Amino acid sequence: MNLKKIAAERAAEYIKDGMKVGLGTGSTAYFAICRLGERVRDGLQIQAVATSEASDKLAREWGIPIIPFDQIGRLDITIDGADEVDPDFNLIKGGGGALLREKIVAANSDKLIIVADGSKAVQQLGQFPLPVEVVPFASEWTFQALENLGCRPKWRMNGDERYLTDNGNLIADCQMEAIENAAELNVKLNMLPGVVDNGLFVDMADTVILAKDDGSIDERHRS
Ligand SMILES: O=C(CO)[C@H](O)[C@H](O)COP(=O)(O)O
Repeated sequence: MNLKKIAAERAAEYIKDGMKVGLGTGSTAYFAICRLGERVRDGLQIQAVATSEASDKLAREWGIPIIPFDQIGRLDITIDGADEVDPDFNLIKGGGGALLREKIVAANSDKLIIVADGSKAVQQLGQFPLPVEVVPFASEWTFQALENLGCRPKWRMNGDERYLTDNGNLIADCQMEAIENAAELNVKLNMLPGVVDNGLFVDMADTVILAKDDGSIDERHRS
């Protein structure tokens, strides 16, 4: 049983003819894009933007129309994955390195649907290392500032090289253990010069669709 596929395909049912759709990134969002691709082949008419080069490529392979950002306007729905989801619908994202584009796309969507297997649900965010996107310029100073905040950063690596995002930036993965106040930390991190954005998505998700071990779906809507 593929729990990611179950959750992603449920989310794809929300997409209707004429909608403008944001396509997330990662192994769960992958299944949503594939399902939408099948539906497009069956005649569904949508316009889409993608949150990463990988998702853009996948969507184009399926024949999903990808529209330039300056021509699509506000999106109806974005479907994306997450690394952690707390009971207040706050998220950690960016395990796949696409957090900046994901946050921009989510912020320009009327509705953000998060899809995941049940293991992503947590009582408190922070066990998953929080990704922080950092510009390469003077990055050791930014790294030091993250250390000073108590974030315990570690550069994400790609083999022997530092990992680079689609935007040409670095990722510092911060082992926080437990994040007491996600809203406050989100602001503190983004105020550091050199930080582009971080993987905390506070008050952004509207619906969370989790597939449980037995294949049933736990679907929650933020009021
Ligand atoms: O934020 C993301 C990419 O930047 C992903 O949505 C997140 O890492 C979850 O990925 P997966 O569905 O592969 O577990």
